[in-house]
Amino acid sequence: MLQQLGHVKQHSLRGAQQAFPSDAPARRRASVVAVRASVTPTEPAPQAAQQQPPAVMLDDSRTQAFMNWARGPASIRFAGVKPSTFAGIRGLAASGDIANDALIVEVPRRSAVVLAPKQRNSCPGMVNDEWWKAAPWFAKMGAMLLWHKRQGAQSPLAPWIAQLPADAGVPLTWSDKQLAALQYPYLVAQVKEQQREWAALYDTLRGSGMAAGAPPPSREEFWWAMSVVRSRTFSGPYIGSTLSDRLRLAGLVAALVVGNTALGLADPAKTLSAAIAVFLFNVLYEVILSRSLKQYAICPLIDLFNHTSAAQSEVSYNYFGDSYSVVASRDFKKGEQVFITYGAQSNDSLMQYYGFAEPDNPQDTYVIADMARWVEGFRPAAPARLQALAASSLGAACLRNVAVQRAGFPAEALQALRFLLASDAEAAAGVSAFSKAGSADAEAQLAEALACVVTAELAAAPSSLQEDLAQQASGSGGKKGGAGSASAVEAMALSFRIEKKKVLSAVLKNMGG
Ligand SMILES: C[S@@+](CC[C@H](N)C(=O)[O-])C[C@H]1O[C@@H](n2cnc3c(N)ncnc32)[C@H](O)[C@@H]1O
Repeated sequence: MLQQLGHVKQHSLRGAQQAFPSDAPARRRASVVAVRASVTPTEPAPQAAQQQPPAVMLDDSRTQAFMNWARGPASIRFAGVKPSTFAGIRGLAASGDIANDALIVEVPRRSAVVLAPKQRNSCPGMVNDEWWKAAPWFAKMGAMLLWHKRQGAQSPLAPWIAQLPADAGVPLTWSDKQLAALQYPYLVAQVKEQQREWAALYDTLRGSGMAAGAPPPSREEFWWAMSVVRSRTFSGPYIGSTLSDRLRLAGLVAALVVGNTALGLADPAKTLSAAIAVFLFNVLYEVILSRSLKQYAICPLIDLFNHTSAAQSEVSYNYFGDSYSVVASRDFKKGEQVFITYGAQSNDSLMQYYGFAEPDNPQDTYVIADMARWVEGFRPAAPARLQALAASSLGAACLRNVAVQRAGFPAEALQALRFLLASDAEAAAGVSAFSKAGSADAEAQLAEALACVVTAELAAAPSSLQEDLAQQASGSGGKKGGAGSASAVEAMALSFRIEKKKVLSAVLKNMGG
């Protein structure tokens, strides 16, 4: 039976990628301006239910065992959804009509894999304390996952572990040739960096991080665990104590007041004021702490929801129930796939950490790794001006990793380009004088330069958008095999580069090109 959550305070959790700006430097630049004043929205409305692929219910023995465990020992409350596949991708389908605001899934914290700030080594039989202290959050959670896996049937999470995907299908494990098919230097560089970082994490674990007597996992196992973590974890504010912890604290404080008063040790009024002050301080301290500290959670069953940026539902921590939940943000018809949002994510981060690209993703960007390279082509005097830019407060970095959205370029890149394109007399005013739109002529010149950059970036790709679309339509871009299979990788790279080229084409269109 579906239940309403009422007015309980919820703390939203986002796809864990959101928590780490360093994972997505492109998205840090919030201010993006359109090149021309009037920009027509290009985003389509959310997919209508009838356009979605039909749900095929999953009733294999692993899924059944998992659902029995969820209903039974894990005490996961759910109604109205069932694991299904949609065009081969597993997700959750509405098993009946679901009303807006209905509680769809609620997972008690004890049935989730949770990492709190400063959490002590949760798998001392697997890794030692030194490694645990130094490891990043996803490596710790990966170690916890492997520890549960090693427990086999003894793990309280065994039925959940057994149905996790064998391959996360992310580019981390792709060959150079497969990465090159993305036709996108920025993401290739990000993945290479991730490979180096994860290789180092594994070497440290193997070299000195294992608990005494524990055999190290293989590199494949460790990378699998961390990939599973990064594609299924949500992060959000950390609430230090649960409701029952706070009630216990209130009980203790009350007992001290009563004891003090009964023994005549202090003035009852003063004791009561002091007790209230202690209690309030404790609660306030935690509220303040919760703003700066993060918790990470993988919640069985909730981790079967797929993402769409059109969805409003997200994972929330329910303080009063000490649980994680998802509530419907609209009505769903029976058989429809119920999506949630993993947060505002570009296809770069969806591809790197989740292994897919969302078609027409409104959050998508195209990161031009080195814009100065193109500028030199149409501004022969650029080298001297580039040096002046590098010495300014904007710095040369504003032309590196420039995240272009469909609506246009970031304000800093526009400012830098106005400065680079200006006459020597105008440029003498310094970079700061170019933060706002200039004369109509200057802006027309800027628009032309931007169009040149975008066109050059498109032309540098080995195939055009039209060729890619034709390849996709003909089905020669790889058929859907299992995640990680050569054909699935090829299809994924093709769909990704199509989306990237669509972003650049939309930029050109919005500039009137
Ligand atoms: C939290 S899990 C969701 C459940 C997952 N599909 C499964 O079978 O376990 C996240 C993974 O689901 C897949 N996924 C999520 N949303 C998707 C989407 N819109 N299109 C394709 N795959 C998606 C990706 O493989 C991603 O790494």
